[in-house]
Amino acid sequence: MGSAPAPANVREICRARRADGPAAVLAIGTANPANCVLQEDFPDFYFRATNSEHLVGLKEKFKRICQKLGVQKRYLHHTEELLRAHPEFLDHVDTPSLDERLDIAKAAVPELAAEACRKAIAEWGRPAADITHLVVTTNSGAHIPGVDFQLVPLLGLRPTVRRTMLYLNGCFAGAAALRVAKDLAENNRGARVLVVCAELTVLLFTRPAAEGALQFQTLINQGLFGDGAGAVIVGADPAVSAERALFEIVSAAQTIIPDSEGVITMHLTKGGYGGNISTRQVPELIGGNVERCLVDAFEPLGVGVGAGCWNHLFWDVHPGSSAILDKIDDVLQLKPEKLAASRRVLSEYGNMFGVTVIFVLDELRRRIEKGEEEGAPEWGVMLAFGPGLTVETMVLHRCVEQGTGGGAAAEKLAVA
Ligand SMILES: CC(C)(COP(=O)(O)OP(=O)(O)OC[C@H]1O[C@@H](n2cnc3c(N)ncnc32)[C@H](O)[C@@H]1OP(=O)(O)O)[C@@H](O)C(=O)NCCC(=O)NCCSC(=O)CC(=O)O
Repeated sequence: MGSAPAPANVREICRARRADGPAAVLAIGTANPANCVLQEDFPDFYFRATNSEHLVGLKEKFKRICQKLGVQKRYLHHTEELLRAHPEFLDHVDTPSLDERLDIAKAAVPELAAEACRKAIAEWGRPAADITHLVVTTNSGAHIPGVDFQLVPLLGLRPTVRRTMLYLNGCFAGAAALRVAKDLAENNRGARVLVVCAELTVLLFTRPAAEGALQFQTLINQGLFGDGAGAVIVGADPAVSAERALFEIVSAAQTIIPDSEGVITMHLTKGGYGGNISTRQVPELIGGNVERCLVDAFEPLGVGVGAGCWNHLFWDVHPGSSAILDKIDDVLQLKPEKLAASRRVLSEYGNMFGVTVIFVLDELRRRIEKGEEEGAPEWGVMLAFGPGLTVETMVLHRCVEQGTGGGAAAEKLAVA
């Protein structure tokens, strides 16, 4: 008889299961519906498709608003044809249409999400079956089994993939999903987490209100938001030569801005989404609180980034609208090119809720690869905002030695 094995030390078991290094972004994929709308043509489309041409003054006001949002182009799943087939979508206050809108989202969101995921998986270069965890987030749906479940057969993921579904996180959904992925990757040695965020604005579509409190909010909703999906593969300790780390996720924090409840709200109604965006307060509150969020994120890291040197970072800011980006520029005294990736994504795709920060990350890596990021900063930040008002602050470290999993997170700031 051999001796019994020594009792397991639970702490050691847990420690052995953790990754050695920080979570890193290993690949990014994006997708949009085929239907592209130009902002300059959109007021004509919108007032025609909603039988609202008689509201001549309101259409002129909508044109002025559209010019102020920073958007040139967007992609929308809903076409004039789809809207003709659903006249109930024109009146989201009195006519029930939630079921029909959710049916459209149920079919289209997984397809759009899968397209972005396939691109990320192709870039990653490993089989889809090597994905161990899936984190999905959308505001566009309310089904169980949800998009996470649909993606398993669509992508050929293993049935044992560990799924997390985040519904209704507003515009901070993408950053929240990445924050969850960071913890999963760092606490499960070898984990490869597929994060995907997908949005369709078909739940938001309605005709302009001839008068009343909803009028301005409706115009903002129709002029600002766009459809898309963004996927990211997150993992720690990338395999040398088999995987390429783009950005290490050094820290991830979430905070509620004081006295902000009700500034951005969203809920499902019989006609799609209800809710409110206090468009004058949002830029002010973000401007008044952003520096504290940044200091709280960078100070504990001791990497020499703090107040007065924000221009030494690269920036992935959720482009809620150009007024928000202008406010951040102003408060932090950023050089004009610092928010160029955020501004470009807003201009080319509109505000795609939580998807947008993933597009900005993709744009940033392209700019860095092409040498378009002045000074090629090693440290950067992702900032996302959403209902609450909630701010997500994620510190990123650009991986310098491509193909080896990147540099150590303790590297000192390379001054731009
Ligand atoms: C709404 C704006 C484009 C307005 O731009 P400006 O302030 O520069 O322009 P402006 O004052 O001339 O306003 C343009 C026209 O809109 C009218 N207007 C402006 N604000 C108004 C309001 N609150 N109520 C009613 N009308 C308003 C003006 O009277 C004017 O009409 P007239 O031309 O007739 O004189 C901007 O303030 C903005 O982008 N705000 C932030 C938007 C936002 O909150 N985005 C976050 C989305 S939510 C998100 O991203 C997260 C999430 O959802 O979770």
